[in-house]
Amino acid sequence: MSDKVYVFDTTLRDGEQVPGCQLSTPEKIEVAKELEILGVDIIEAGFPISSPMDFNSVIEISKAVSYPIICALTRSVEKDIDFAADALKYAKRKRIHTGIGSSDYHIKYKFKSDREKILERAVAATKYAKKYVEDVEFYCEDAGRTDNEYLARMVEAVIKAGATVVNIPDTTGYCLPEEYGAKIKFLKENVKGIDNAIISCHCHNDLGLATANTMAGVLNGARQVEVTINGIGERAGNTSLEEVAMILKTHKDVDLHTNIDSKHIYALSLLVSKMMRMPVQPNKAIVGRNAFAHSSGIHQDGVIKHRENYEILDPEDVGIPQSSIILTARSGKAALKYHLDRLGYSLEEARVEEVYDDFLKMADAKKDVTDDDLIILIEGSLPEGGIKLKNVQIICGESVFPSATVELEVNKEIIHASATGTGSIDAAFRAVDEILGEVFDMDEFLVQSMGNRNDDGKVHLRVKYQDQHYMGFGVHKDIIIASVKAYVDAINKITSVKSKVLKATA
Ligand SMILES: CC(=O)SCCNC(=O)CCNC(=O)[C@H](O)C(C)(C)COP(=O)(O)OP(=O)(O)OC[C@H]1O[C@@H](n2cnc3c(N)ncnc32)[C@H](O)[C@@H]1OP(=O)(O)O
Ligand SMILES: CC(C)C(=O)C(=O)O
Repeated sequence: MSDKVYVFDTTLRDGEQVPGCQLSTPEKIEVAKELEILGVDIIEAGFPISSPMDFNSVIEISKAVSYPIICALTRSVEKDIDFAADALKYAKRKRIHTGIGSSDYHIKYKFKSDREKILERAVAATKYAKKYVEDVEFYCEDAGRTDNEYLARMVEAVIKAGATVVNIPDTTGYCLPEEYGAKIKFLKENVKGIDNAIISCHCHNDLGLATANTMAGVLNGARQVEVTINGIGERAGNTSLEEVAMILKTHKDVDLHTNIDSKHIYALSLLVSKMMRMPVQPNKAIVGRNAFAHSSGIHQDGVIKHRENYEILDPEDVGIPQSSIILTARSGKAALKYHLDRLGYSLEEARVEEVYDDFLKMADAKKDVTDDDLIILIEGSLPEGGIKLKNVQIICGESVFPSATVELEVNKEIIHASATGTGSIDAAFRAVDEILGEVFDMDEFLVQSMGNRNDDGKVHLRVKYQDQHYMGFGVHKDIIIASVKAYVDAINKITSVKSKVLKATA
């Protein structure tokens, strides 16, 4: 039977240390409940001594979830451990995670101490935590830069003192995968009693090697991975949960498994990104906007013929409905035909050739080609029903209700409506909904500056309509106008597709 790799999620502790990512207790509870549904084995819920709110969050998360072990972090300091034990009092399954720096950098410059004294503190902290809980994890901070002989002594000593899990963090993200894997192998082969504990990998991404190092650890005998959603965490971040989970799921040759129900990955990635105000880079593995988007002709042709020509993962396995074929000047006729078919146009080969030439000129000029653009290419203009943004007026400020008046041209008729909202953008979207008599469900919204403060703002959003996703883009010096343009762009795609499909099936 394949071995289980325990997933220890530290989004709410290491992830939450990132500036701007702090969450309120109710927000942490919401994430914790979703982590439970995802199937993580351990949730590191906080560092209870650090602040009253962190202490309280560990208490409330302990009450809110049942299956995962709730873990609280401490230094090798008795008071920290007292606080952690107190915060864990309601947890159905609990763990204290204590530890100390083991590298000579930390011993000499952080603690101004020596190796023997630090070893004594490590053992004392483990024994002290053991008075409160059976399950004690010990971290050897900066193990990545710790001499292996000394690390092995520390690991052996804390296991003897009762540690059930030994964490070997590459705190500074320094190790190469071979080096980190060899470190875990060294501990497996040289520590007496190592089989009485689980070895855990906690790798940082300073050199972009966090996932590779974690996998090297696992392949050399570690059975717990410390990860975060979207790889968020101190500095360049931690190992990302979705990457390790999907590596283990995809590589059938590696006889290991996790308890992760991968279909929930994408929804949780969106939730964490939104709540922690940390946009996911578009090319991020598994959950980035482009992770399943194909934009060059040879790849698009290959995917259209057989998805697995260019995809090693099925997007549905991570909760993404489908991969996408993006039309650009690098697209070929296969991609163009694919979209024309989808829009209900079945054209003769000669006509496709003709449209393709015009398409390329348009793609060179516009960079990406939308459904509306294709319809214009075929029909010369947008069908009746196209919506144009004519005007937006906003009232906002400290002590006023954010409100917006929007004017749209719908079926050649000018219509305007006003609405209030939680902010100016929400108010403007509501005014659009008011005019169109329909509320569109938006599940992604990203505002980016194209440069400095007087450059254009770019908005990318995604609207869900009848189980299909429609992207909207808008660019303007004013981000509110850019947002409304993007919203109208997405709605126009919905209405274009709707009218084309109706025409095709009539
Ligand atoms: C690797 C990790 O630990 S990742 C977790 C990092 N997370 C955090 O630091 C967030 C929570 N931290 C905090 O809220 C605060 O730093 C506290 C409450 C822990 C400590 O606050 P303060 O008492 O004001 O100490 P301060 O933050 O200035 O300095 C840290 C102290 O802890 C000591 N320390 C650091 N790590 C450890 C450890 N693992 N075990 C024992 N002592 C430690 C440092 O040597 C320093 O003590 P010193 O001033 O006597 O040398
Ligand atoms: C507390 C430990 C596990 C840590 O976060 C690190 O070493 O990076």
